[in-house]
Amino acid sequence: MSHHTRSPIESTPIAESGPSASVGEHPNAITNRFYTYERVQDIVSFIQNIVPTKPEIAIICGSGLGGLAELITDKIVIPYVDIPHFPRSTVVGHRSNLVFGVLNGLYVVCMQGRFHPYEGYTTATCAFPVRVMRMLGAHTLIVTCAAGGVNKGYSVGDIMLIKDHLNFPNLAGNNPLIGHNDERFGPRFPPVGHAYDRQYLSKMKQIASKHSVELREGVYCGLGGPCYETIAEINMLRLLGGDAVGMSTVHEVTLAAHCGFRTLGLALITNKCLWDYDTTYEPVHEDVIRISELKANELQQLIYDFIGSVKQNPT
Ligand SMILES: O=P(O)(O)O[C@@H]1C[C@H](O)[C@@H](CO)O1
Ligand SMILES: Nc1nc2[nH]cnc2c(=O)[nH]1
Repeated sequence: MSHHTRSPIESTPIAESGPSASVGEHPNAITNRFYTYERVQDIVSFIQNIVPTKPEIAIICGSGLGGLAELITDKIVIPYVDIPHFPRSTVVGHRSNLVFGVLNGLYVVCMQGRFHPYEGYTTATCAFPVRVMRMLGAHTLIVTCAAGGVNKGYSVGDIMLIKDHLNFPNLAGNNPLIGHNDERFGPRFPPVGHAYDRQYLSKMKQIASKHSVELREGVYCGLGGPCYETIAEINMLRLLGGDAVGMSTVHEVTLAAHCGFRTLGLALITNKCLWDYDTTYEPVHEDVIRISELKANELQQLIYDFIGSVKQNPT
């Protein structure tokens, strides 16, 4: 008879609450057991004690794009650090405030700084504020991000309307909805084929043409980061139909679709991607921030007008 020596994993005791809390549980399932409906509701009540108004529009600011919050009037700023169980953004170009107030006639809530999986957060943690903003009453989500241009026709400084996405972490089994599903948030098997609202896409195209801004419209590829892509990876993304690449957005939009948000996504092309082995250029975060700040006014004007047009014609 052979002697079986138990490996460290075999020797780890199963958590007292049973095998579902054991070492085998998916990190997103653990996150989702923490951010229960009741806990999200507590966070919402905490915020409502500070902010008397109900936001209609939720905004998530991408890298270097937090200046949008400066346009908000009658502002109430709540630092993430003051909100129970809220993560903090650790990335240059992202502040850590939830900003409430009025933007072009509508009450808004704006995330001035987001969370990324490469910071060490699960995709479920990165996206959970979307539920908070929905439960606060917002029906429309405007998500912005900085991205590399995969499409060879794109130039640095272009603004791309996100018409669809490739969610690579999801394709690899990392979806923020993994774990127990509370139907009060949304259905177990949510469709995401129309995650980016078609009417909002046309609304934004009309606004852009009034300002003579030539918008791109394309597919955003969400990757885990923090590395920028290899040449082979960029060529693969292009082959798969990707137009821009980034490290955020897709898990947020997944939760937004799940809880019934109408979403508009805007990606600012902050850098070219590596296309061939003779290129010496490499993307750097400082350039991403610089281009975002340079183009912020244009993007802000579009968002400002979009909100005005939602006010005039909510459908
Ligand atoms: O938060 P976003 O997606 O705008 O930021 C992008 C992705 C990384 O955080 C960073 C890389 O430069 O920019
Ligand atoms: N993954 C990725 N994220 C970005 N964010 C801004 N630019 C880029 C890029 O080129 N690649």
